[in-house]
Amino acid sequence: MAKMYYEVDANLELLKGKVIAVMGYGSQGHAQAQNLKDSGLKVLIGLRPGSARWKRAEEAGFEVMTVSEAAARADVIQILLPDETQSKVYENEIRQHLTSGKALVFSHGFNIHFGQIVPPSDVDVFMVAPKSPGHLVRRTYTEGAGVPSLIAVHQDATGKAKELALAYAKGIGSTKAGVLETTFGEETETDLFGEQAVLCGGTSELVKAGFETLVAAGYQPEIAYFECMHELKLIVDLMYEGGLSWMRYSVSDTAQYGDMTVGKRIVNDETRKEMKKVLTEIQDGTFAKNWLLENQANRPAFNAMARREENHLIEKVGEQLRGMMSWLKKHE
Ligand SMILES: NC(=O)c1ccc[n+]([C@@H]2O[C@H](COP(=O)([O-])OP(=O)(O)OC[C@H]3O[C@@H](n4cnc5c(N)ncnc54)[C@H](O)[C@@H]3O)[C@@H](O)[C@H]2O)c1
Ligand SMILES: CC(C)(O)[C@@H](O)C(=O)O
Ligand SMILES: [Mg+2]
Ligand SMILES: [Mg+2]
Repeated sequence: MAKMYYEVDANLELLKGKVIAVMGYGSQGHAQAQNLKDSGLKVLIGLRPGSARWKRAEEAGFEVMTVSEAAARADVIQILLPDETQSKVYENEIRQHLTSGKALVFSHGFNIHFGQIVPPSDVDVFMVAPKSPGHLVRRTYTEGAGVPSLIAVHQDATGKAKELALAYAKGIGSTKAGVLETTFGEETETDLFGEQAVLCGGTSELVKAGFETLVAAGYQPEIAYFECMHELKLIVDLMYEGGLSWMRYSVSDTAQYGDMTVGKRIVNDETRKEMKKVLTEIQDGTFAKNWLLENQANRPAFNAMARREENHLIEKVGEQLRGMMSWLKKHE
């Protein structure tokens, strides 16, 4: 079994007295910054002037400034900007403030692994990558729990990079759930693969395909929504709590028989072959190149696909049904 790091393996004191700049106040930025602050650490927020997030960060009690000002004042610079903008912001606003002995931190290895950011050799470069959406990084912390994280050291200029990474992981609550050491390459490739093939891409398409099949056969869209989207969370919660076995224990034997006989017809050899191809395109840089070029062209394909997806019937039906679920919080 891989070595896991927990609370006793990390020393938060290493970050006390240091200034941490969290660049960006989005999904990960707001969550990590708030957790670090609640862990007793000094955190500044770096944002674009005029950013809608500026006021929100101030309301949460942070000192907010430009990325450049925050980089100048910080000892530890955590880049929680969108992956596709990081290299430009780094060159224009961070690079000149990255003096010897400072630490540059990431939550995803994309820009280091694909050579978009090349930091000077006299700074620490490490990663603390939560295996979770940002909003859950915050929610679990407030509940006294945490999400797992991966740590990786790309450069160890001070000799303390790994201990700093563990301390940072403790600050955001991850040593409660478990921290695993990796490399920038392994994190980048597995993270991209996971979100494309399973977590986001694979699951979204599976849900839509199930929904569309039922609706096309004449069943009520509301029933198709509950069956293929709403209950998915309840089933996945059981997998999260106790693995596939606990989920299969909880569902009926009829469901388990269907699961074990039919699942393989849905995710079949062709699907697995395509998964391998997707992984190869991540490993050889094809996906990274396409994504960076798409951004250089101002995202024509991204915008068209996002619009189409937002207008899918499952989104319309779901919005109405969720509107009646009083326990569901409204999103930002
Ligand atoms: N979203 C997640 O749950 C998640 C999970 C793990 C890792 N990550 C990684 O965390 C990093 C941040 O992703 P995110 O999803 O939190 O991003 P996001 O899009 O939610 O937030 C980005 C933030 O950066 C700010 N920003 C954008 N351009 C800027 C600029 N030019 N100057 C200053 N600020 C700017 C935005 O206002 C926003 O506050 C990425 O490396 C991502 O891969 C994200
Ligand atoms: C939350 C995810 C999907 O795990 C993350 O990797 C991301 O890029 O948002
Ligand atoms: Mg991920
Ligand atoms: Mg990711």
